[in-house]
Amino acid sequence: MNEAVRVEGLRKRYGALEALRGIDLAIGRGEFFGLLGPNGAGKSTLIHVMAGLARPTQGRVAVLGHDVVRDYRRARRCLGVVPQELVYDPFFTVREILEIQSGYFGLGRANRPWIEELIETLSLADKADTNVQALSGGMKRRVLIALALVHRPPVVVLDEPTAGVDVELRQALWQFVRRLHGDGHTIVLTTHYLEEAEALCERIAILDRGQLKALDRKEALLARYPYRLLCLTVDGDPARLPPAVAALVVAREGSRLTLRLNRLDHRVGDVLEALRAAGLRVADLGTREPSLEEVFLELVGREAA
Ligand SMILES: Nc1ncnc2c1ncn2[C@@H]1O[C@H](COP(=O)(O)OP(=O)(O)OP(=O)(O)O)[C@@H](O)[C@H]1O
Repeated sequence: MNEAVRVEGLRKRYGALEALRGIDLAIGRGEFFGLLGPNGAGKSTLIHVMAGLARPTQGRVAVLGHDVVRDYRRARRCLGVVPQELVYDPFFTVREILEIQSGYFGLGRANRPWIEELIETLSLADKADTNVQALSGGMKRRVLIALALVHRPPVVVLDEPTAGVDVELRQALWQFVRRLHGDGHTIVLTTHYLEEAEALCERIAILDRGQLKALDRKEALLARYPYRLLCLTVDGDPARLPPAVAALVVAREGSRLTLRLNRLDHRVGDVLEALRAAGLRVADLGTREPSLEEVFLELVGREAA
């Protein structure tokens, strides 16, 4: 059994609202999997169902073969979920909270070295005996990660772990997550930072309004977008842009234009020729490949949040 997570025909309804409308997907063991989608797409709902925090209306989810409803305890033990916010009793210290969580999973003294290792690796040593209440936002974020990992789960789910986190902490978190992945953990990541998903994930699912819009390897997803971008700086009155060129413009900043060229239909040479014929001189020029964000917007068809 090489699947870390299997989702079959999953539907989740909240009253009249169907947050998940029939999701089927499988995440392989050891994969770094990205879950993307605009606000309200259903990402958190899917994670909540995986973690046993929400019950499926229909369909099933299994973690390492354990059904998250029928075999809740075993499924939950295989999963470490880093939530968006810390729910904690503010009167406990960092170390105490980790020990309580460890006890919740039935792990006793033998787990203490691992707790200390987590404290060390996540640079929480200075704060280990501080009440959680007194920690900065970034430190609380580290505690959330330590909590999710306290029982050494093989599957780690990170729900927007870097939202509102400064660059330094974000780098440290990614270094740590990469290490976990390198150690053989399956990583499932939801993020609004598409460049983050692009840098880290091997396969990416794009959810929109409760449905799976795409699920593919990152490279395949990028290759699906049949465009490349041409960035130009033109000398002369941009109002004189020939209509055929103006139709390709997707962004304009003074005399800097970004054009979207279809790989099959548009040639850079033709664009330059049309500009020259209209009396416009090109002062600077560059092309670039699309980013995951562009693919995402194309697939979802509206502004990503
Ligand atoms: N407990 C709940 N009760 C009622 N509706 C809910 C509940 N949880 C989520 N929803 C609704 O389900 C839909 C999907 O929400 P969900 O939080 O899963 O989206 P998301 O993709 O995680 O969004 P975001 O990127 O904003 O976190 C939304 O319309 C949301 O309002």
